Amino acid sequence: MTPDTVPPGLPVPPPLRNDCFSLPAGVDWTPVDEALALLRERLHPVCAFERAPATAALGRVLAEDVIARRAHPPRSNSAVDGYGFAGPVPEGAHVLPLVEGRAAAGGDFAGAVPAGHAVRILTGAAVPEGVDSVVLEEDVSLQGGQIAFRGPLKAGANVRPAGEDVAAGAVALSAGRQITPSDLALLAAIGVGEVTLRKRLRVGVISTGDELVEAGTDAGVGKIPDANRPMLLAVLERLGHDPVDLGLLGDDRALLREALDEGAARVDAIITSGGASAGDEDHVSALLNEAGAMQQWRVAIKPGRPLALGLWQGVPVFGLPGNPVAAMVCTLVFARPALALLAGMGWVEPQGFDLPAGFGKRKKPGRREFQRARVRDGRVEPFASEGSGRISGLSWAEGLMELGDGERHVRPGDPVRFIPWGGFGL
Ligand SMILES: Nc1nc2c(c(=O)[nH]1)N[C@H]1C(S)=C(S)[C@@H](COP(=O)(O)OP(=O)(O)OC[C@H]3O[C@@H](n4cnc5c(N)ncnc54)[C@H](O)[C@@H]3O)O[C@H]1N2
Ligand code: MOO
Repeated sequence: MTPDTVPPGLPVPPPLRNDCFSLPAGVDWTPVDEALALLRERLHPVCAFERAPATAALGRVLAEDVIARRAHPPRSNSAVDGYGFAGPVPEGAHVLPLVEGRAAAGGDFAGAVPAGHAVRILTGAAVPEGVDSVVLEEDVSLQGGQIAFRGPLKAGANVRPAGEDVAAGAVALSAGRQITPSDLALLAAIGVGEVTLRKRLRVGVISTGDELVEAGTDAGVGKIPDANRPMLLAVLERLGHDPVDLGLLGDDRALLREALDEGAARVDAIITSGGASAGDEDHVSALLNEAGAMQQWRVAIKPGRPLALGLWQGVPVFGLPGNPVAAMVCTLVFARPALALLAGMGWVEPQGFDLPAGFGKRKKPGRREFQRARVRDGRVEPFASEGSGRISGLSWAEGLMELGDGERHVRPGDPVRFIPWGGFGL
């Protein structure tokens, strides 16, 4: 990791501990929740702080709470076009003389409105002194210099009090939040033009495998296009990180070592796919092992059993399985919350909901299953195949269906958990 240049006064996060990916001794298949709890406990933010204009903050992570510099709304104002006066008014007919002039948004009404009088007021205009209620213009008849309308009308009717949305000095957005388009409106409204952000987490992506060629090039016989790298780079972009393409490597340990060395100098975390299990050509796990800070995580999950996690020169490496569906599932289930922590967003949970199953299935106990799925007519439909090489199913799907660790006999109509892609931050 390159040392960040941090403006004076802003904190520099400490490095990760060498044992951050170690697993409890004697555990064979680690349940998903335990694996996640370990990551949550051991990882912490690694991205330094920087100041930036609020308008450039979309998708970025707040490093500090944002305090409202002004109230929203700053002054009590009218919610409608109508006539303002001092309320309340009781039931029955009312006739009020109008004062000269009007209150319009951006143009203050000079002076006070005397008791028993009304003033013409437009939506968004600050209510003049002596006014606390507004009657809608559609409910009024105008006769000469007077208005007539029927009560009752409560005091405060159609008036938006100062600070009813956000009080000046209140925490409007909390540290760790990833700025949304709506937040840009809020920041503008509360007078915040500059924010303290975390630098974007730089995440390198490497594909490994002798069978792979660059996407878009002629693969020829015996080769296949590298499908994981474009997918993973795009996922990282969507999650708000800074994706760094570290390339495609054959099953060559020396080259991979070089790429990890080079990558570790440029990025804050590395995601590899392929070579994660313990076979002859599984160089990612072999190398991380050699580095001494690696763990072969055997997580009780389908798909995505082999997962190699380690530190390479202090940089966390997520060695994902090569099968594209497993690579996607492991990225969303494990890498996403881990990267969010590193990026200063805090731990993130996938947001799903239970819907009736549109299918039947018997699931064996002992592992959590994620299947490509979509929702039609309010029911969850799984993809026709569970094969984790079936990339087309990822495109077909609109999210993942999650089946818990235990045994489960799902019958049509039973509730099942569906997590749309958006629930994973995509
Ligand atoms: N004896 C065992 N063999 C395997 C096991 C096992 O438990 N015992 N697990 C299987 C499972 S499950 C998976 S997943 C894979 C994971 O192995 P690796 O991480 O070492 O992945 P590879 O062998 O390199 O590749 C698996 C598969 O995916 C294709 N692949 C790899 N990278 C890409 C890419 N960038 N784009 C498209 N496709 C890719 C690769 O060609 C293979 O077909 O191990 C099983 N074996
Ligand atoms: O991780 Mo493998 O793809 O479970 O099938």
